[in-house]
Amino acid sequence: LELEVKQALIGFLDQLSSSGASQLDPSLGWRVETDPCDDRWPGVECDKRNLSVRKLWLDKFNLAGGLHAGLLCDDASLALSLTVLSLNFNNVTGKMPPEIAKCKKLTRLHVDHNRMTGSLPASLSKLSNLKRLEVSNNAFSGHLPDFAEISGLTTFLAQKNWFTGKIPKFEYSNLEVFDVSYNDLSGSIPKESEFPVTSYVGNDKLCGGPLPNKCPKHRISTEQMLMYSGYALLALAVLLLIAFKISGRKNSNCEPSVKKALDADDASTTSSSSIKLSSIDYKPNGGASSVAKAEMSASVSASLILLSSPVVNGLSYEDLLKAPAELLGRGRNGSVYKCVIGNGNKCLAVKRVKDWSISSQDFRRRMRRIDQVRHANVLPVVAFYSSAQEKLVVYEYQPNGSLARLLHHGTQLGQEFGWGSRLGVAAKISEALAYMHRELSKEAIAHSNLTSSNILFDQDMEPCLSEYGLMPVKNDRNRSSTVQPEAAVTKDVFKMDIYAFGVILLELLTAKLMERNGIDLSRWVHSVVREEWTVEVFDRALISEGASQERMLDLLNVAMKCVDPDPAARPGIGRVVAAINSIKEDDERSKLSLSVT
Ligand SMILES: Nc1ncnc2c1ncn2[C@@H]1O[C@H](COP(=O)(O)OP(=O)(O)OP(=O)(O)O)[C@@H](O)[C@H]1O
Repeated sequence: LELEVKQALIGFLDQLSSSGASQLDPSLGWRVETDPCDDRWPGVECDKRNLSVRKLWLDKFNLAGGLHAGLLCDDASLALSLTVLSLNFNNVTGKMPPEIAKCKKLTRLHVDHNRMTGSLPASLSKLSNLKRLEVSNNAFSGHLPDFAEISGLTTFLAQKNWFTGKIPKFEYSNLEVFDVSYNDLSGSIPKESEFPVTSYVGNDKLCGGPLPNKCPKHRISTEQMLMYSGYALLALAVLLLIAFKISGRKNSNCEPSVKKALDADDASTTSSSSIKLSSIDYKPNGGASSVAKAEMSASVSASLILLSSPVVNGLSYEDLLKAPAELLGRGRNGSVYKCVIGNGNKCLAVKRVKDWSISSQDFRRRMRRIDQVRHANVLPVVAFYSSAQEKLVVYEYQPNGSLARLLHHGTQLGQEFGWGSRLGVAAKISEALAYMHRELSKEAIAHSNLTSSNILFDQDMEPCLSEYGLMPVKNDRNRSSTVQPEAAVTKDVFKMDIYAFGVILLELLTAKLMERNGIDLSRWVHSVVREEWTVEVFDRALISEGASQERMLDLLNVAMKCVDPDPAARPGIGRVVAAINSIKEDDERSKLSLSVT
């Protein structure tokens, strides 16, 4: 790398270490005579060709100086290459400098557990690529800046500081984790924010939302009173109309999930364990239905091919188009709609696969072949439709959400997901995958888009693999589902599934969100294990539950083998199943011996 870049990095670290360069731990090995990428400076991650510095992971580096972001971000090439600056668990002091905003490409900025002070600079809101901002456990104060322009922000952690003023604006649509607890914030909790009470506690002047203290009502003038009563009458009329329409429907099987969803919304202040996860998947959205229909009807008419399930007896393509639909989500290979058919009796999930240049004939052949291979933990396709422009695949709607939801939002909904259940999911899914791999080995049909959002829970909370074989597999980064490190691109579609399954195991063990590309979680785990802080990777809930660390380590070992960058070094699915089952047996045996003694 260029000398300026090295000097900028060393200067930055120099300021971060308490007393200047002379005190820098020489074992850190950031020296100008060496190269940060080729010589792998600790904490530095470069791009795959070692041409630029992408990430600085400086957690627990015992840093006790100031964060002089200008030293980093004034360097033009670092400003354009740096995506992660992580300084968690140090003793960094001083303010967050406004120059940090010059590192425009940052997706993660972490300064959790430090001793930083002052207010956050307004320029932070210009970091438009930010996905994760962690400023928690410091002594920051003042008003929080406005984050509404950072549309991709998924995690905002600012708990345990001295922030004052109102909760600022956020773009809530992508925000998944939010915590401003234990500050000195005031005012009302914005209506759009739907986080649990734990995200806000410890702010005595905060009111509304899930908090027990309601916000004081404003006094209203007679004019406003008249206006509001007009609105109230209008709302009443609309409600009556809706109630009238609903009462016209008979025997709706889908209604309970909607009702539960609404109940769950109402009950978000309580930690009721009866809330099903369907509630967070369901988003009442009137507008979505017309979008869905418009999108789905873009195809030319051809017939819907029904498979052997009684669920879709007699269903036609037109019925499907007419059915009320709601967008459940958009993924890498298309969108999924929830459709209600048969007078509200049945709920289907319709996947509209995008950009798949497979011929209609091959698509049909593939769907029929997949249909011939049934496993209790694989969600069968109940119908499909194929024209030159459109490919739709229909499944039964699964009311209990996905593994991703359970892992990342389960606690918020009072859902327990302990070690035994996690091992159970790992065992069942690995067995289902092994069965499918074996049966479809000749045709080389792998899942090819295995993610925790494609593992769904049925009525009985049994996990099932969804969307098996739906993803067009291509050996390039953007299209491959289980995107792996570049070095790992493989022609063996089954080895791609093993990698993806390894990431799922890591998610089960850490309860951490996998980045959409699946790289970050495995890299993070690798780096923690390398530093011998292995136990730190485990989900705290598992530790506090008293799950056996030995068996968690065994499972971690299996996961690490699955995510090996070299596809040839990854185990076959048979070995994975055997290893997981043996861990499960050990676990059950030890429980048994505990209950006997
Ligand atoms: N049969 C189903 N029943 C209930 N929810 C479903 C069903 N199939 C998919 N979903 C949900 O619909 C949403 C969108 O699914 P989709 O597969 O398009 O995207 P994804 O799984 O988030 O991403 P990816 O493209 O990586 O698969 C997800 O939340 C998924 O869990």
